[in-house]
Amino acid sequence: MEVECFVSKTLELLQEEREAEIEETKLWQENVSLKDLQSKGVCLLKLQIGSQSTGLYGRSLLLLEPRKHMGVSVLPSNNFGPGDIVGLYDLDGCKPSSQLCTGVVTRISQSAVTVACEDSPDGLNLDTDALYNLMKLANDVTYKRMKKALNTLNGYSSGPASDLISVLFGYSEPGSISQPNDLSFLNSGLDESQRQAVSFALSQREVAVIHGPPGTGKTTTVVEIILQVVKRGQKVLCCAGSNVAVDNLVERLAKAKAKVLRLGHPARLLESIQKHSLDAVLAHSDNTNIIADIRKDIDKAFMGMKKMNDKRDRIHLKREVGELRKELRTREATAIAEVLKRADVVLATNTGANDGGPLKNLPVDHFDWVVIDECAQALESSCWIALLRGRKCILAGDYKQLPPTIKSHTAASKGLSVSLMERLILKYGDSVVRMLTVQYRMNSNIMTWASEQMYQGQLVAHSSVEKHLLKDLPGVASVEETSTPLLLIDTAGCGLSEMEVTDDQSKGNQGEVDIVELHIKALTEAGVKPKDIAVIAPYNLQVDLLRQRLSARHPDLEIKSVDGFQGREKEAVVLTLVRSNRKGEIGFLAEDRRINVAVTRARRHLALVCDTQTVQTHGFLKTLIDHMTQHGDVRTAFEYLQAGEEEEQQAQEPEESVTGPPVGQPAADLKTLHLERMRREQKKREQKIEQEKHLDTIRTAGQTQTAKKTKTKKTKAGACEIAAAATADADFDTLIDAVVKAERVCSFVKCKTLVIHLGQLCLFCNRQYCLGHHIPEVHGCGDQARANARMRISKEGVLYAGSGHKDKSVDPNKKAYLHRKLDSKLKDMEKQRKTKPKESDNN
Ligand SMILES: Nc1ncnc2c1ncn2[C@@H]1O[C@H](COP(=O)(O)OP(=O)(O)OP(=O)(O)O)[C@@H](O)[C@H]1O
Ligand SMILES: [Zn+2]
Ligand SMILES: [Zn+2]
Repeated sequence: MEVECFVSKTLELLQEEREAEIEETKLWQENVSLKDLQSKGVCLLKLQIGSQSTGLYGRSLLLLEPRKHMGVSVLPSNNFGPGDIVGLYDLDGCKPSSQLCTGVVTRISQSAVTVACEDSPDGLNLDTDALYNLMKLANDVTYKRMKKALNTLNGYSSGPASDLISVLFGYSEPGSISQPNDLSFLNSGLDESQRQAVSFALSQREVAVIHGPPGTGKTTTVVEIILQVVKRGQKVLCCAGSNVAVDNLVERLAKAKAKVLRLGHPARLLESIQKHSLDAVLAHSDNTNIIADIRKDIDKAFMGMKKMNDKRDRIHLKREVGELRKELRTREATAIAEVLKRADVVLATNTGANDGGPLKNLPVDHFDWVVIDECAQALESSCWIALLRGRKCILAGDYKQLPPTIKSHTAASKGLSVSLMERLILKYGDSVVRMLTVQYRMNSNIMTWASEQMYQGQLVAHSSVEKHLLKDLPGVASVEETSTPLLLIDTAGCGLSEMEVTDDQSKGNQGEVDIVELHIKALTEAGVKPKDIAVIAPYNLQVDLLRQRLSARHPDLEIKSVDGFQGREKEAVVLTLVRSNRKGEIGFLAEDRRINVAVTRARRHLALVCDTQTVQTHGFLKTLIDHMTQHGDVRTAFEYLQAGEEEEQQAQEPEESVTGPPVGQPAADLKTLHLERMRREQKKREQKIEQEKHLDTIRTAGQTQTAKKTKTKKTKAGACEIAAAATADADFDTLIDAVVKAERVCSFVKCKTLVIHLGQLCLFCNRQYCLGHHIPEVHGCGDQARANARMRISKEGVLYAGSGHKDKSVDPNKKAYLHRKLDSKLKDMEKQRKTKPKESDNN
């Protein structure tokens, strides 16, 4: 009953999803001009037929190129990829009526696209001089394969997968088999959680789920499991949803000397693993020469047929081609079966494991294990294509990351998006799952939030990454931005509202784009390479806006939606949440897993640009804001906008004015006013603090710990450290230090401003200051700041020497000028100070 229910419900939902997809394509076809379709990347117009040949399985391969005589021989940028289903149309357009045939893209380069025609091309009379349009079609093949698998599942009576099906649908409980205790691991570097996952997987009778949170070495673990299985002489079918994930596994398994075979169009595979592809291996098999000869004969007959005028001759040749094709197919089948049987591990995408492809040449019970990686990102139906071939299965993935993309909202809400992994965990709980808990990616400050919110606080950062920061990377200078793992740039109250657009799916925020730009500038100026930075936005419109702004200057900077980064990592992640409105509407930011994925891509640095007022209305996002506020640096976007304006003004000044006297500038005036106000306020506070301190000293007198101990402490001081510091008397600075660290107030003498929300860390003394005191010159780090500025100037001088076009904003002269100006403006302030804070011994 369970199976029948599942199958009928899923078939229905798949149909709904398929219709949603077709609807979208139809809308495009009817309402969007061909030119627009081409600029969307889903259409290639006016192509010529470069050549026609016979590929594997006797399919006709068409090579299509841009018109040569126009002098253009490069295809426009497009979204075509190997495996895409496409339609070939005559020049009337891309309407169903003008469709000539459908096919699969097998190869795409800058200058040509190759299509393997699905329909028999014999009847096609393609003209080598004519022009054709090519259009991507909603992928029917995947649906057909999933439907077929579901129907097979429904009618499954006996076969290798009987026990597995029974367990996965709850007819029987999962079992285990005893394993020798002396399991010897092939990879001696596995951590304890990985070892446990491996032994667990080997001892499960039908099913084991490996839950691998971000960066925990899921692939490392899966590879060890497969190698152990192979060592026991068993055969494995290994699948994943994406070609990239499959290739990754092929690479790792091949490195470990496993006999692997990769199914799929070779064009789709990474260069380095093409040698493991079925086609490459076949090319070296004994049958190759005969097969090649037959193919040549077919091509020859085919060419001849075109030139022939006599109808009878044509019919005769056509029959001959048919015979040759049949011969070719049987030869190929034998060769393929041989090659497949020799492999220990056969790898394919989930849908590539269908039994219409090469696997049809194997007996149904050939495989012992089916391993599915990235299982939480796949439709359960697509998993069943491979699962029907196994006795046991291992499912690896992370169901706390994004589920499969589904176009139909109703289908998703009715359960199509629930992955097999998730379903099993709901059914059997932890008894079928082992979670990997040591993560090798994130600085622990980045990790802790995800761990607590998504993984029951079970993640541990490996010592190799626990404390790593951007400044530890070679060539990266130690500045504020590269020394903090978490930076929250809060746009609340800064008037950076999201754009008013009617479309709910696309949201943009120019203000946040500005901030991101400034932060990217700071990071790259400090030496962080653009290729090590990810800019992530949840909305496509924002992604476009960011690309327009940043891609020309930083071609290596990856700017993508959250979904585009799943499975990846970067040293630094800059995340803009976009939403900023009075109503506190956050739309699909409310998908917790999306935020989890975005945050956990970061290795050393996460910068979050958002309007905390808007996004905090969502409980989950609030936990992130709270975490970053508590464990990271917080700035207000106001600082950036002001600084940006100033720099712009500096840049606009004529070169000569560098030496001239500073003329009155609004921004500078603002700053002076601001500082003056801070000074007045400080006076009031000074009196108040003086009293409090007096009280404090009386209260804590009599304690015995020495102050020195506290002085060298790096961690946040608690109440007793304040006490300890106080008793030892004299050391006024130590006392201030302790108070400051405990209460998170500004470190400037006698300033009591809270810095939890608007603090700035001084890089030179490593203390947190309020906005009135964060400038090094104000609180006593002036000398060091000047030295650092000189260092940066000389560095940038080298960097930009002779390059022809200087980036105005980093002009060293102007930087120096700004510093000089600050120096003079702040001289008074410096005199004001009574005690100079102790300079920290670190850094
Ligand atoms: N036991 C280990 N000791 C040291 N490093 C490890 C260990 N396991 C995994 N790693 C490292 O962690 C990183 C991620 O590992 P791996 O490639 O296996 O995971 P993945 O499956 O690709 O990623 P994820 O864990 O995010 O799913 C790699 O750099 C790998 O070298
Ligand atoms: Zn300082
Ligand atoms: Zn202050």
